[in-house]
Amino acid sequence: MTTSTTGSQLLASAAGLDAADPLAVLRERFVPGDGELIAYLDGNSLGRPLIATREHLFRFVDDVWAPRLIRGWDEGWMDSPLTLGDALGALTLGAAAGQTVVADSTTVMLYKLCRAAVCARPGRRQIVLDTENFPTDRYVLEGIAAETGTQLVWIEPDPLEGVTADEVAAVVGPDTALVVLSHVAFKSGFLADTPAITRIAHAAGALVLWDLCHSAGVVPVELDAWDVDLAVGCTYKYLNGGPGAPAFGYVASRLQGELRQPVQGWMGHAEPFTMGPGYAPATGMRRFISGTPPVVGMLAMRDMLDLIGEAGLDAVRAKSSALTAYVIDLADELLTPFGVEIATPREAARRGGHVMLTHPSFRELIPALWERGVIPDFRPPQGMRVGLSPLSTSFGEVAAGLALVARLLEERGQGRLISVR
Ligand SMILES: Cc1ncc(COP(=O)(O)O)c(C=O)c1O
Ligand SMILES: Nc1ccccc1C(=O)C[C@H](N)C(=O)O
Repeated sequence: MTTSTTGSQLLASAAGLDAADPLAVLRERFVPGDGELIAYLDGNSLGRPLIATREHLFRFVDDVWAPRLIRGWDEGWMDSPLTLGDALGALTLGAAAGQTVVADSTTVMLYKLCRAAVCARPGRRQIVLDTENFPTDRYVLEGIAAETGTQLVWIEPDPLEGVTADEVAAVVGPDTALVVLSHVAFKSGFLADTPAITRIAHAAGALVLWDLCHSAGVVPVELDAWDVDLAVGCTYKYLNGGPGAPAFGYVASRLQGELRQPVQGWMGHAEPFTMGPGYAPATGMRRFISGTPPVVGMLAMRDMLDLIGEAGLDAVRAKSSALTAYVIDLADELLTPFGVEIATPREAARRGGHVMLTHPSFRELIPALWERGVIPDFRPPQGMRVGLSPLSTSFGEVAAGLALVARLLEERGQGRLISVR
């Protein structure tokens, strides 16, 4: 099979799309990949580092850590979970100050906030969740259910889509303590109707927690306007915090006083340095901190927040939608003839920043792509997830990446071995 005329035209259109892209110039702010990298299609798992971050990390050692030593804690480090949380909240989450904190991993923050929420709704014995959510969300809630004697109520959404408002309305009721869902589904990329689902959960008297891992920094979020109770997310994807960068947590101001999180460490105490006999939670978001802030882990995301601020989140979303549309168009032309299916909503307003393609051979094909410098990721059972980071991904990269997928599928179809370079 050879590439159709339309397929060739689509591939060739990448240069024009890049030339017309108002954000293209910002790609120069990122540290280039090694010479072998052709297409990085996994920024929704780990974002690429900024040149500013290289300098920032280096300067931190010489200008801050070495000279200031322990005095640094009084000179901003102690407050960094809250100051960075406020910046992140204002720029990407639609959250007014005093409701966002940067700490822990997503898993730990999720545990703390969900456990606090379930305990804040005594007498309600159910947690609503869905079978397509990220494993850590499902596992953490299994644990909380066992600890608290709560029952899990599973929604089974269409895996090509995601959880709908009707599906939530059908299961919430007077026994629901908490609803936990992802804003953007980690596999299908489906974008949930967060305001409608939040209203439905509230009408039943339940609290809602939104996992924003796949939306923070790429899909505009309005936590305050949508009346969201709780949210968590990671910062190493579109926020480029770097491998293992800490998570963020959001708790609406109106709930902070009534929630009591379970990991009662000294850093969430009202007076940590009094070192007194018993735990007394701090007021405000500080009570959701447990231990020492990961100061070094918070440096890189500040650079990315600056860049998102410079670009504007709406422009980031616009390019993200154009990139995902381009992937879908290319897949239609180049990959569906080989039996590849598109497992992401086709309407841009109903998807986030990545596209899921499925094919029985992707498990074996993706290592061969990686060896040739094209890096998407594999998600079982047969998904190739194409992640697009609007500030660092070009249309040309996408074209080169998907052209190689088509070529390897063709070679496979001809019974030729997928040879390693
Ligand atoms: C939706 C979602 N939740 C949670 C996580 C992960 O949590 P953690 O940062 O604790 O590994 C991820 C990705 O790793 C994710 O995609
Ligand atoms: N943190 C990681 C560490 C290692 C490998 C992948 C991840 C991811 O983030 C995966 C991502 N959350 C996903 O949606 O699949």
